[in-house]
Amino acid sequence: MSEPETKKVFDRYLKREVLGEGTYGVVYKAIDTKTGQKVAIKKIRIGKQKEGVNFTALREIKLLKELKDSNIIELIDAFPHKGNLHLVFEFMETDLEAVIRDRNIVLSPADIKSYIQMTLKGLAFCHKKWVLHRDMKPNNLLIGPRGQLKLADFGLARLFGSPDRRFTHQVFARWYRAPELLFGAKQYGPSVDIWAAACIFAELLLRRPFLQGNSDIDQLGKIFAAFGTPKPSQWPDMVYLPDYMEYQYVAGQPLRTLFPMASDDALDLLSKMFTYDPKARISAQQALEHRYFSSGPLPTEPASLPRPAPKKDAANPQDGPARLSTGWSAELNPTDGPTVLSPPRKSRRVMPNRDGFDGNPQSSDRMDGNNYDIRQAGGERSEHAAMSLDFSVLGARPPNRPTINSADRTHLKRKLDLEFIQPEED
Ligand SMILES: Nc1ncnc2c1ncn2[C@@H]1O[C@H](COP(=O)(O)OP(=O)(O)OP(=O)(O)O)[C@@H](O)[C@H]1O
Repeated sequence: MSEPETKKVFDRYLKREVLGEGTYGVVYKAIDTKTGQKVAIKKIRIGKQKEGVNFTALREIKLLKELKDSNIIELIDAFPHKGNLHLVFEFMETDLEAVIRDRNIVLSPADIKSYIQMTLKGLAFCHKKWVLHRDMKPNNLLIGPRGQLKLADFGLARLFGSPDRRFTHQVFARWYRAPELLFGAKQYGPSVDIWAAACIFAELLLRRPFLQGNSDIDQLGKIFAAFGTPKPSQWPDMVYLPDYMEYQYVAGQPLRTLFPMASDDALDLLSKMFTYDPKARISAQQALEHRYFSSGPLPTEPASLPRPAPKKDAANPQDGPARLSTGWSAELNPTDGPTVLSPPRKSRRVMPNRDGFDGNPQSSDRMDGNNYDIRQAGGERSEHAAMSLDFSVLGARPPNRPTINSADRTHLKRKLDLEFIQPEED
């Protein structure tokens, strides 16, 4: 790291320690000298672009800056510098993954209700504005000093492309993917976030990730083993999805068996959030109006929610993502997959592995007697499908997209209210 970089980030932000490294790059703690507040700066690698940052990206960022709600992390500022885009967010103390994993924390039904209500409120707000999250998972649900839960990374999947699931810390995101995405849907909507929220709801109830697939095929197998293989009558569009494969029929398990401690209202809402057909899946707003939230016990006030001690101030990015260090996540190594013997394709029938439905990610690689390499049969397949929807505005760009040259900068600075710093040579 160069000397000036460790001191001041472009006058306004005083850079402090590294908080961690995620899909898009390193995150730093910093002090906003304008407000005196702590902030988190996400430095996103965009490479050197002589012509400047793409206009479409900046327009999207401007939209994200306007996405203000008490359950959404505020994007305070954004600026490109030295081949990186810096996104400045309000600073948060911890996240929902840390809450779920902390064995010293007891989560009452009212606490779970509160966390899931705040999640749905954040989703409802963004969905109303036609913004999808697409990468919901417990470590993207950040928690502030007064217990308020806020959704982080909204819109980033669309802006910067689907995260590359080949990276170790990305394999967990599969566990929250909706079945239509796993079947390669190219057109999808807010219902993908609802499925993910249902997985998070389930995780709060079970205190472990609910459906831990180790490939996309295995993920669908886990889903079907839990809820039953969907019949076309249940989800008519399923058979037309690009990566659709016929799975052997298995009956679902009663939700009461899967979640023995949950109330009837919680199970009813869960079943509506876990509906296979995305068109029939409950919306965030409808979910908030479900009787689960009005019947007792009422949701705990955010300030009274149990939460872990704030994260240590310093973190070493060399250590890799925190979740690999302990608990269930260390069990899953994406390179441990068996080898592909035949390319899995549409005509093949797949057996949901009921035996493997035990929450143990290592126990269910086997599918239909064949072995499949999870690197091939897994994430990459549908990741590419999902990416085809993305405009990868900051990476390899399609032709004819307008970019910002130096003449545009003054105008755009005024128009977009973004701070521009001329990219420098390293
Ligand atoms: N607004 C924030 N306030 C405080 N810490 C943050 C904030 N945003 C991110 N962090 C922390 O920075 C680290 C990296 O975050 P980032 O969101 O880039 O990746 P991640 O959540 O660990 O993984 P992924 O990229 O898969 O979502 C994490 O430890 C995260 O908790």
